[in-house]
Amino acid sequence: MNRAMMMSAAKNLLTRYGSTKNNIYRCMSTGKLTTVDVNEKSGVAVLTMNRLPVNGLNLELLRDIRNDIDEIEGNKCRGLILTSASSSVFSAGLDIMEMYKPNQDRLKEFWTTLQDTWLALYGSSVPTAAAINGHSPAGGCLLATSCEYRVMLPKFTIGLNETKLGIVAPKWFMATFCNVLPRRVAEMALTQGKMFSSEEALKVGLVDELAQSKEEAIEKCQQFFATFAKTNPFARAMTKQQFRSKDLQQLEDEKAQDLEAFLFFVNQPSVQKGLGIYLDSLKAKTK
Ligand SMILES: CCCCCCCCCC/C=C\CC(=O)SCCNC(=O)CCNC(=O)[C@H](O)C(C)(C)COP(=O)(O)OP(=O)(O)OC[C@H]1O[C@@H](n2cnc3c(N)ncnc32)[C@H](O)[C@@H]1OP(=O)(O)O
Repeated sequence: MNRAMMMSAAKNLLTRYGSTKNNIYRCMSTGKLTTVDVNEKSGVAVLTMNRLPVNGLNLELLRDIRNDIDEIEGNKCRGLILTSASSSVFSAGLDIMEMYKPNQDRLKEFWTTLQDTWLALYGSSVPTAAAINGHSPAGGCLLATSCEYRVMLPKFTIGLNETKLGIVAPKWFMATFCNVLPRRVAEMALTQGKMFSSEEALKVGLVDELAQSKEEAIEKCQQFFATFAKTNPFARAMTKQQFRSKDLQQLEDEKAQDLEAFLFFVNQPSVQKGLGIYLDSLKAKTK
């Protein structure tokens, strides 16, 4: 983060926290594929992804998540908990249909919106946590690891499985993973495309706690936010943003090249073939 960005972030934070210490605001859901519910007492917003069956991250869902994050930030919420309306899938990651035989304009819009959603979530000044109430592969894992804290239900899986699909996780996916896991564990898992069970994820630190139900997971996320009760929100947010600034700045600087690399990669005939085979294998499972 350069000096100008830092000053602007500081100004936003001062505006937000300067005069509103004791007020609680109600956030409203902006999208059709998400809902946002705010606990009026705690001021914590629960952002629920609701694109069933698997919360595949298509352009519209990403837009809704992005707009919700902006609204939660703007409405001075005290925390953001990301979760899913499904009882078995947090998010299946990027909707492969967005990348398979794509319309090129939409493909650009899709990737740019993913970049912006990540910048907003990873760099959010509001405390963030994920209540992971289902499987969370690839892009689903990216969303969860972009948050500051993770509580997961047992018997699901989470990880960046891109190498198993014949694709390469972009640098910022890897940076997000490395912000959570020890470097050695992250490199092994990334190269293997490893999906961790909930129990394994807890052991390596990919998630912070397990919970037996979604309600308990949300409660544990709220308890995490309570650990900031005696901190200054401005100092907290600036510390988080400075801690993450290298990763954020790198994508800000390389956004155009990252988009170009994505478009080039996705449009390779061999990648299209691989995506088609993978989609068929997913569909065959349900027959
Ligand atoms: C040098 C640098 C260059 C940079 C290049 C960049 C390259 C791109 C990088 C892209 C990065 C990230 C990639 C992703 O996020 S790709 C998505 C990866 N996701 C997965 O592999 C998960 C696949 N899904 C599953 O494993 C399972 O669905 C599940 C999540 C475990 C849930 O299982 P389930 O039994 O509950 O549901 P299931 O019957 O499998 O699915 C129901 C229907 O949903 C369809 N579906 C599932 N996942 C996806 C998906 N990700 N995209 C699209 N569609 C999906 C599935 O086919 C079923 O459909 P239908 O009902 O049969 O029609």
